[in-house]
This record gives sequence, C-alpha cells and structure tokens, in this order.
Amino acid sequence: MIRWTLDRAADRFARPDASSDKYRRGVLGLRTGSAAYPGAAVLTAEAAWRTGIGLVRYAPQLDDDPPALGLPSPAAAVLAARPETVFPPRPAGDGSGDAWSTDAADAWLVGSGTDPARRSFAEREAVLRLLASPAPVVLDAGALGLALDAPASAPSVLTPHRGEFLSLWRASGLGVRPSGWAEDRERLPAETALADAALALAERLGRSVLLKGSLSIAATPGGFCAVSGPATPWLATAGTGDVLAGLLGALVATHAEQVRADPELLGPLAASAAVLHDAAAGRAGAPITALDLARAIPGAVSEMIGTNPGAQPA
Ligand SMILES: NC(=O)C1=CN([C@@H]2O[C@H](COP(=O)(O)OP(=O)(O)OC[C@H]3O[C@@H](n4cnc5c(N)ncnc54)[C@H](O)[C@@H]3O)[C@@H](O)[C@H]2O)[C@@H](O)CC1
Ligand SMILES: Nc1ncnc2c1ncn2[C@@H]1O[C@H](COP(=O)(O)OP(=O)(O)O)[C@@H](O)[C@H]1O
Repeated sequence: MIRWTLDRAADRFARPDASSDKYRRGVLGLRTGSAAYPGAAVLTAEAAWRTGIGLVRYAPQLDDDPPALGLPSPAAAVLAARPETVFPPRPAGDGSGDAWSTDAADAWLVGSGTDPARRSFAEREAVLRLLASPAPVVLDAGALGLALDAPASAPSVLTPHRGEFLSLWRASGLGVRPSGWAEDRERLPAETALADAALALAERLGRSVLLKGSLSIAATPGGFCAVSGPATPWLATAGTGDVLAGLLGALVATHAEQVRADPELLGPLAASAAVLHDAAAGRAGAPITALDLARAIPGAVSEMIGTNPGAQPA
C-alpha cells in the first residue's frame, strides 16, 4: 500500500499551457443536486471550478420534484454562485429523453445531493447511458447503488463513506461486513482492514473506490491501493463530501483521455483528490464549513504545484 502525499498528487496535476483552451483543458458534466438538496449542486460546482478546469456543464435531474419552501432550483442556485457554468441548450422533456448527449463532457460526476428513492425512471436511464459510454464517471452519494446495476464499461470511481461502503459491500454479496470491521460504527477499522475491504470491493465491482474518512483509501480493480490521512477531523461537517466529489470530478475531467486509455489511473487521481481536500481543509481554518473548504482549494493547488513546479501533466 502506498502512502499518498501532496508531492505525488503534484505529479498528476494537469497544468494549462499555451496551447490550452477551455474545451481541451477538460469539460466536467455535473448531474448533482436535486430539489431536496440544491446546496450539493452548488458545492460540487464550486469545488470543480476551483480545482482548475476548462468548463463545467450542469445537467438538472430529469423529472425532479419542483423546488419547495421557496428554494431556487439547483440550476438557478448553481448559476447564482457560479455564472461560468453552462446549462443545457434546451430544457429536458423535449422528446429527446435528455437535454445533453453522453459526449457533452469529458467526464461526469453523478449523484451528490440526490436521493435514490426519488430518482425518476428517465434520470436512471440517463445515468445508465453514461455508465455504458466511454467517458469516465465519478459516482457519489445517491448514485452509488447504480454501480451495481450497470456493466462496468465506463471507467468509474465510487466515493462512499463507511456507511455507504457497507451498503455496497452487502449489496454486492461480499458478506455482512469486511473482516476487521466492528459492528460498532464508532470503532474505526485498522488501516489494513480498510485497505483490504476497499480492494475487495473494487475488484468485485470492476470499478475504483475511494473509501472516505479520517483515513481515505483509494483502490482499483487492478490492485492499486493508496492511503492518505488522518485528515483533519474538522472535515466531519455537512457538504465536505460534495466538495471532495467536485474536486475529484475536475481531476478526472482534466485527465479524461488518459483515464480512457488506462482506467487504473482513477486510483492515483482519487488518492490525489483526498490529499488536496485535506490540504484545502488545512487552509480553511477551524471550524470548517463546506463552502469555505471549496474556496480554499486554489490555495492548496498553488501550494501543491509549488512543491513540484517543473512537473509536466501526467
Ligand atoms: N447542502 C446539501 O445539499 C447537502 C447534501 N447532502 C446530501 O444529502 C444526501 C444524504 O446524505 P445523508 O447524510 O442524509 O445520508 P448518508 O447517506 O450520508 O447517511 C446514510 C446512513 O449512513 C450513516 N453514515 C453517515 N456517515 C457515515 C460514516 N462516515 N460512517 C458510517 N456511517 C455513516 C448515516 O448515519 C445514515 O444512517 C446525499 O445525497 C448527500 O450528498 C449532504 O452532503 C449534506 C449537505
Ligand atoms: N472524523 C473525520 N476526520 C477526517 N475527515 C473526515 C472525518 N469525517 C468525515 N471526514 C471527511 O469529510 C468528508 C465527508 O463526506 P460525506 O460523509 O460524504 O459528507 P457529506 O455527505 O455531508 O458531504 C469526507 O471527505 C471524509 O473523508
């Protein structure tokens, strides 16, 4: 198992150069947030932009509930926070089934701030289409379970916390809980027990896994395994996982071609997202709030690049 560091992450961070333009630098598509959780859409967009990317496209969930309590729609909330974001050229429901084709982005982030119980049939079909296409996909929160329903054709990485990981473990038929994991959630499994479990789930699903927590483990079906942390416990606050998902989405989109050629690269990228997330946390003070964390990402990126200024993008 490799201990992942900011130096290693710097080696895999894509810098723009004179030949860059917004499309060639990486386009990330977001299918995040919902009427129930519009804030998650904002946090994923904010984190993706602040990680450094050419373009973020936001796709509202198909057939989502109407906004309640006077809240804005997730798309309106994203636009207010991040006017750089681009939205579908026409509303969904025009007969095409989806406003954007799967190739509208180099990579996709799906699921943060969504509730699987409220996902419409059209939305589920749209995500399954993404998972059957070649662009890499990050699956988070409410979309994690879809990894069990789709063949592993798109290179993909899942970002469960320990509770979500246990659900995936059970649903994939691996048993009640991994060896060395106590029933009591407060008792943290040892590093090796976390790593063994992450590797076993990655192999079973044929997808990479970033098991989040104080220690985060990035594991791939091919056997790559990296640990980072312990991260600052001030990260234990709502929305920081959405920030991590947006950050990882941007790293994947800026390496989409390389990931298509070698899906194992999702392991190092996931490990890099975890260390960059904690570096941003270190700059966000204490206590941390999720939006402050996202806003601290550029400082963490500058610090990271500063550790290895001459490196070429991987
Ligand atoms: N501003 C927003 O819009 C926010 C939206 N969020 C979204 O809210 C949705 C549901 O998240 P919830 O937090 O309600 O549900 P979770 O899916 O996080 O929790 C489900 C179950 O897992 C347990 N659990 C949570 N964290 C755990 C951990 N680290 N170890 C072990 N067990 C753990 C919980 O106690 C619960 O029983 C997700 O889609 C998420 O993305 C959250 O990210 C919070 C912020
Ligand atoms: N005690 C802790 N110490 C360090 N990091 C933590 C701790 N608890 C949570 N985190 C980190 O905070 C983030 C929480 O993500 P998640 O549970 O998905 O929250 P949310 O759904 O509210 O965004 C993850 O990146 C996780 O690694």
